[in-house]
Amino acid sequence: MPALRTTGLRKVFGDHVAADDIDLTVPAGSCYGLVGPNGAGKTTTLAMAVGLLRPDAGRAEIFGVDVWGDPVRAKGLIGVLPDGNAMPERLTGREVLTYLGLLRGLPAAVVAERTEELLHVLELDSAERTLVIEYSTGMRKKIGLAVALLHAPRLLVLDEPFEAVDPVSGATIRTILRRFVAEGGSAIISSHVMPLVEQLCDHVGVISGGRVVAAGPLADVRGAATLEETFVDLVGARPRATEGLSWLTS
Ligand SMILES: Nc1ncnc2c1ncn2[C@@H]1O[C@H](COP(=O)(O)OP(=O)(O)OP(=O)(O)O)[C@@H](O)[C@H]1O
Repeated sequence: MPALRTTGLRKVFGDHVAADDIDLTVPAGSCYGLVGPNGAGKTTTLAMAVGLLRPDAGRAEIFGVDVWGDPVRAKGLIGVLPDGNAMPERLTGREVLTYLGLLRGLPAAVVAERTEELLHVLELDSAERTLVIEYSTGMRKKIGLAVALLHAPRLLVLDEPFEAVDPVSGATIRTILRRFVAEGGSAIISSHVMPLVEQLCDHVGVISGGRVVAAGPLADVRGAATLEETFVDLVGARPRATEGLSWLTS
């Protein structure tokens, strides 16, 4: 049974089709990279897949559980790092983890122990008395990741987990993800950084203009090329830096 399967997911905003007939299968035990240009529909797809945004059509299943039919069971199986910030801002990082851990029904001693470890591993212990509202963008990502990990989910769904984090924290997050998958967890991450996806992921889905244009094992999708070359080919993009901007150097 796949960790995540979406069939025919669709979302329209006004007259703009943000996601159209999205079929994705994330095999259990895989690290799945979701890539696509800005505005391709990655965040919209992930938000529908985890029960944060109601689709206009289609369904999503997490380990066979219908996300919109049985949201409580489905959400118990996943840890989500959403795009943007969706957490209490007037609490410290430690308070956020404690509050959300208890809300998820974890015993207080377990919450305390995991909070301590997560703050330490993600190098947020020095900011433990700082309110989330004062966190930098990278620190917000890290506390968001800690929240996603706290209840030891079976599937991690991380929207741009490496965006704005410093290289040391990026390496820590990669190590956590590798270990999580090596020990039987499943993960789906969206990213713009192709070498990183190639390094971390064994499966990849490419979304462009709200549609899946390629998906499957990484080796099959990229063939003999790099993922970056395949990506540019698939999305029909070409670098525009040689056009215009003549005033910049005149
Ligand atoms: N709440 C919304 N209301 C209106 N349009 C939206 C909304 N959310 C997303 N869109 C539009 O839907 C399209 C897909 O957006 P989405 O955020 O899913 O793309 P993305 O692939 O995650 O992009 P990026 O890589 O830039 O984060 C974009 O054209 C975006 O402007």
